[in-house]
Order: sequence, then C-alpha cells, then structure tokens
Amino acid sequence: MTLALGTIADDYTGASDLANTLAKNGLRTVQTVGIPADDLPLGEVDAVVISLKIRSVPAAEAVEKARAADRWLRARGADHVMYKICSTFDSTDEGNIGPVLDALSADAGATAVLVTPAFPETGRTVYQGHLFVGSVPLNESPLKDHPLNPMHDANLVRVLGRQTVSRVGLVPQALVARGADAVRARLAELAADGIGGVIADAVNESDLVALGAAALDTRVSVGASGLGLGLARGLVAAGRVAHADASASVTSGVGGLEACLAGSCSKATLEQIARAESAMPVLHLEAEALVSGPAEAERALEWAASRIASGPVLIASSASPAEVARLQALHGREAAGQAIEQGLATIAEGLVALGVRRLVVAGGETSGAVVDRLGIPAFALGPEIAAGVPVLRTIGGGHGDLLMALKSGNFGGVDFFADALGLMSK
Ligand SMILES: Nc1ncnc2c1ncn2[C@@H]1O[C@H](COP(=O)(O)OP(=O)(O)O)[C@@H](O)[C@H]1O
Ligand SMILES: O=C(O)[C@@H](O)C(=O)COP(=O)(O)O
Repeated sequence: MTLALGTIADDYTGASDLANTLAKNGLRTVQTVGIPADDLPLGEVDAVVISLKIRSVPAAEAVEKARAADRWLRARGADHVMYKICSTFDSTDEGNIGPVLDALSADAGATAVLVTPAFPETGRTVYQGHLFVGSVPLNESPLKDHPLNPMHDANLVRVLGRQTVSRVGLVPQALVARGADAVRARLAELAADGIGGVIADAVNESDLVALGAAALDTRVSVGASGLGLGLARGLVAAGRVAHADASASVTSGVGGLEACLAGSCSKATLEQIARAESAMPVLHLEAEALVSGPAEAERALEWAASRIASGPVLIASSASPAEVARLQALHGREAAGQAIEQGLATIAEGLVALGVRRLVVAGGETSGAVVDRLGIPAFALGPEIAAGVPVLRTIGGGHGDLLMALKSGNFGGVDFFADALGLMSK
C-alpha cells in the first residue's frame, strides 16, 4: 500500500466524517481504529484515516498517540499528514490541538502549518480568524455548553495561541480567494517569520480547494472535513490518484436487529431524540444511576430485549445543559462523562449480544467508547446519511459484519435516526 494521503483523527466520529469526505471526493479510503495490525485486510487505498480518541485526554498522551500514527502513515508513503480536529475546534487551553500540531510539525520539519476547521457544508466558516457556527460566533453557539470542552472564544488565532509553543499567524479570506499560489507565497513568508501555526479563513468550497492545493506542498496540516475536501480535490486534480467512486455494495447482506444509542447532549441530538419518539420506542436513562453502578445498564438491556424483535429502539443518556451541569457538579466533568460512556458501551455490547447488527451511535466520545468496547479494528465506507455522517461497515472484529453510523453530536437533520436506519438495508 502506498498512501497518497495520511490522516489522523482526534475522535472516531470525526474520523468517519473525514473518511466520508475523502471518499466522496474521489479517494479510496478506509477508516482504522488506532494503528491497524499488519494482517488486517485494508485493500488498496489512497487514504487511511486513523481514528484516535485523543480529543479530551491529557496532552502528553494525545501527542504520543498522534506521533505513533504519523510514523505509521509516513512509513506507508504518506508525504502529507492531516490532523483532523473538530469543525468547532473542540479543545481546552491545555490542548490538544496545539500540542499535537507542535509535535507533528517538529517530527516532519514543518513550519507555518495550515490550520482551518472550516466545513461550510455544515455551516462552519472562518473569517478573519473567527469561527462561525451557522450565523453566530463559536462562543454564542451551542458549543458554549459542551459537556467536556465548552468553547468561549471564537478567535482561533487566540485560542490556538494559548495551546501552542509557537506563534500563530492568519491567512485572511481576501488572500485565500486569490488562489493556491497566493496561499503558498503567504505561508512561505509566515514560515520565514518563524510562525508555527497559521489559521486560514475559508467561507466556501473554492477557498477549501485553494487551501488544500497549497497544503499538499507541505508536510502537515490541521483541519476538519472542509480541508479534507481540499486535499482530496488537490490530489485528484494533480493526477496523483485516479478518481474512485465509493462502493455501493457496502450495506448489503448484514441483516440482524437495529438499535440506536445516544450519549451526545448537543442541541441537534436532543432534537433528533425528541423526533425519534414518534418512530421507535425510546428509553431515557437515569444518568445518575448509570454513573453509580451496573443496574441501570442491565435495566436498559432488559427493556430492549422485550421490544427489539419488533423493530428498532433508541436508548439515550442525553440531557439538557442544566441536567448535565448538575451531574458534573456531583461527580466532576470527566468522571461523569467517562462513567456514562462506559455505561453506554456496556449497553452496546449487550445489544450486539441480543443480535443487533445495525447500530447508530450519537456522540463523539460515546462512539469512541462503543467502538472500543466492541473491539472493531476498521471500517469500510458506505453511503452518506447526512453531511459528515456515512454508513460504515466493520472490517474484522469478533462480531461478524456490523453496519454502524457514528454521528457527531451536532450533525444530521431532525430525522437522523430514521434516516440512518433507512440506509442500512438488510
Ligand atoms: N446526562 C448526562 N450528564 C452528563 N454528561 C453526559 C450525560 N449524557 C452523556 N454525557 C456525556 O457527555 C459527553 C458527550 O460527548 P460526546 O459523546 O462527544 O457527544 P458530542 O458528539 O455531542 O460532543 C460524553 O462524555 C457523555 O458521556
Ligand atoms: O468536524 C466535526 O465537526 C466532526 O467531525 C466532529 O469531530 C464532531 O465532534 P463530536 O460531536 O464530538 O463527534
């Protein structure tokens, strides 16, 4: 395997979002969970997305895991490695975007690393270094209430500056609009000035195409799916890969029962759960009980066992910002989050034991816990359910083939759960 592009994602939903974008834009793509074993059959691919679960772990751990993934990708021919972060720049002042950027650029001998979380298809745009979510700045968006990394500053030059040892620059949209050569020239100037990370504005697809083409001349970039689009288009345009069409056969022949799990507390997920109430039985978990011991997960599995043969069910821990804050005050932010993730992972394991083969999971950290517990090593890409969310089919693992969707909290239309199951044909 010789890779045209290597990518490392800081969570598993983000990885499937990026893999979806790369596949949609012509790259044969596979998503692995961590660094794959040598004997895992990944097939001939142009791009590998290595999913890590490092968005909310201590910076030193994130750096170590990202560097190991980077070494694996470069040993397989990847000249350029993109670090996939959230399109809402989810991170804290301690990291992990800055520390990983510093480490990957040091390893690659890179300077002036291009950074953009823009993903206009989902309403994420960057202008004058400020990130907008739809029509509002990041700090006025629902991300101000995120359970793990509430975002209170939309100025990404400032946010990244607090996380990195290097100085941070900006490539404004007026310059990006002049095209890839203008961006290349600006990056060279910033590199000569000793700038380490460069926030790049992008408000539309042509900006991303220019940024992607310019980034391909460098060794490292940092961004969300929008940058992935630019990189994929750049590789195809340069003739470095042949444009491939995504396989239509990924979803066929899996069969089995269907279920949905939600640990995301985002506004979009809360609306999707409310809508699902009219389409399938929904169990709202007692979050405090889930944190306190195994009984709540057992109750959920008994509830599911008595209903699931008749059709899909949805089990959710998701709660409003006020309820989340109450639980966190009792147990601490990280402890509460991790305990709930593990409770949901236990439920996922039980659902698969009941015969579930089509499983939709809402929430990035939640998806990471579920995928890890199920021991899934990699995914092939299926059709897109909503912007940033594909159907995935497991490669390897001990459960036979499963179809899954890993939904980033903020993504998907209001009918997301029904839409996802609708695309997971028997
Ligand atoms: N009722 C709840 N109270 C507190 N935290 C919760 C609750 N339900 C879920 N969580 C936690 O909130 C976090 C949601 O993060 P994540 O799964 O990444 O969703 P998103 O994709 O929306 O960011 C997880 O750590 C999850 O365990
Ligand atoms: O880039 C994005 O917005 C997503 O791919 C993503 O990473 C979202 O994070 P979660 O909502 O935590 O899954």
